[in-house]
Amino acid sequence: MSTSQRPLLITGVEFVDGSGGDLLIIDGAFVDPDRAPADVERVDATGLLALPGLVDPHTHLREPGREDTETIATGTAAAARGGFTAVAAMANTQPVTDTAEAAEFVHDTAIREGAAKVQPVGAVSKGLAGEELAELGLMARSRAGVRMFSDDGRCVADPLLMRRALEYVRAFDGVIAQHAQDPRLAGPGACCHEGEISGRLGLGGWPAVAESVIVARDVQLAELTGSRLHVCHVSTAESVEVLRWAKQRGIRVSAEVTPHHLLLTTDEVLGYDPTYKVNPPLRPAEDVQALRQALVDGTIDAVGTDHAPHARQDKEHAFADAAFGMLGLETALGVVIETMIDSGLIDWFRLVEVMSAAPARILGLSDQGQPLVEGSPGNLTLIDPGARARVDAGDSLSLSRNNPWHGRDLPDPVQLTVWSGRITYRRS
Ligand SMILES: NC(=O)N[C@@H](CC(=O)O)C(=O)O
Repeated sequence: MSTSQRPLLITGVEFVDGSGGDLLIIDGAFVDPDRAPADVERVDATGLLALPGLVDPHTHLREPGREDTETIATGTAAAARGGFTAVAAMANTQPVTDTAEAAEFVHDTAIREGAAKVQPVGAVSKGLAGEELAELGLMARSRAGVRMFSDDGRCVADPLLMRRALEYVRAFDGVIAQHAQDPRLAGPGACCHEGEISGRLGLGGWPAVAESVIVARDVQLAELTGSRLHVCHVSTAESVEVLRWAKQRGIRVSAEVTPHHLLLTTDEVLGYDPTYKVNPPLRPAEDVQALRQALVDGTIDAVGTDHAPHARQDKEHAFADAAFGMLGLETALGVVIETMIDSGLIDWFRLVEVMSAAPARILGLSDQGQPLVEGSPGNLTLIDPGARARVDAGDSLSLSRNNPWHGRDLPDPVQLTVWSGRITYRRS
């Protein structure tokens, strides 16, 4: 990524602590704004709030393999529009990102074409088959510097394989990110939260226990091995209780929640609209409340978008046959403002923690999630917290249109995003 762009002076900024001032970025880092050279690009940020660049620990960029649904270029452009300066790219690509060469392909492509930093996530098992460990060490030592490993989309269901993966990554402080879905309790036909609605609609039930039994198993394996476990897309109150217990015991576990699980419930499925088919499924209101509270009290550390682009032909099927997944990068901040800030549940300091600092720490990204101070890398997003818009799925930088927020009025805050001193998104 070139840092030869012009110095960038952003004036009239407001910071989350209520103070104001200017920001100057030279050669990709914040420097004393009084040292602005004559040849500087100016941005007037009067009335705007500056946040550190957001970091997404859970994105599907689909390259290589399904470039018809998203590419590294389009996915990171959507990320930048959402205020993100870094994303973790999940391994369920085609071919699977389960070798050093595959991880380096993603890494190198992102450097050439990305509008945000892309941290490749390596597969835990070869081909996501859940049988044999992938080349974890070679991926870690590659120039992609993989630290997070996940079979997301699939659960690492074999407890011994999960134990071995945790033991293996301990040597380099890696982290195993689990897609917690017991394949026997929530098998291939499971596509709707198991309860009154799945019964009424005749859809395969995906019981909460199928997630929490895996979380309960894996936090004990994390304690046994002393390794870091990250729980992807927590969706149930039961999993929150297990996580609370594990954190009280000092187990090295982190967890993320998606924007859609913070706002949408199983009721969205009543119309059989496959846009709302997602893994794990949307849950009842009681789970939504438990997830919000967990994000408040630190039981859940971070927001992960689980941005999952799909082609029209893969979504336009009967609910039971449609692909799982929703877009999330461009709307994530708006949904978190709607559910957590405007409701008074968290303040801006906590939002910065859960959408920037904590994801960066979990991923081991020292050049992301940093405060907006001299010496920090020049990663920020400027937002208008009061701006709102009606979401239009057709107005998106993603190649895909499976947007669960289409037609809804939501905060639409992002005005400018800067990654290492380079403007990667500017609202026109
Ligand atoms: N979260 C989703 O609903 N979909 C994800 C993977 C997954 O099934 O978890 C995808 O890659 O499409």
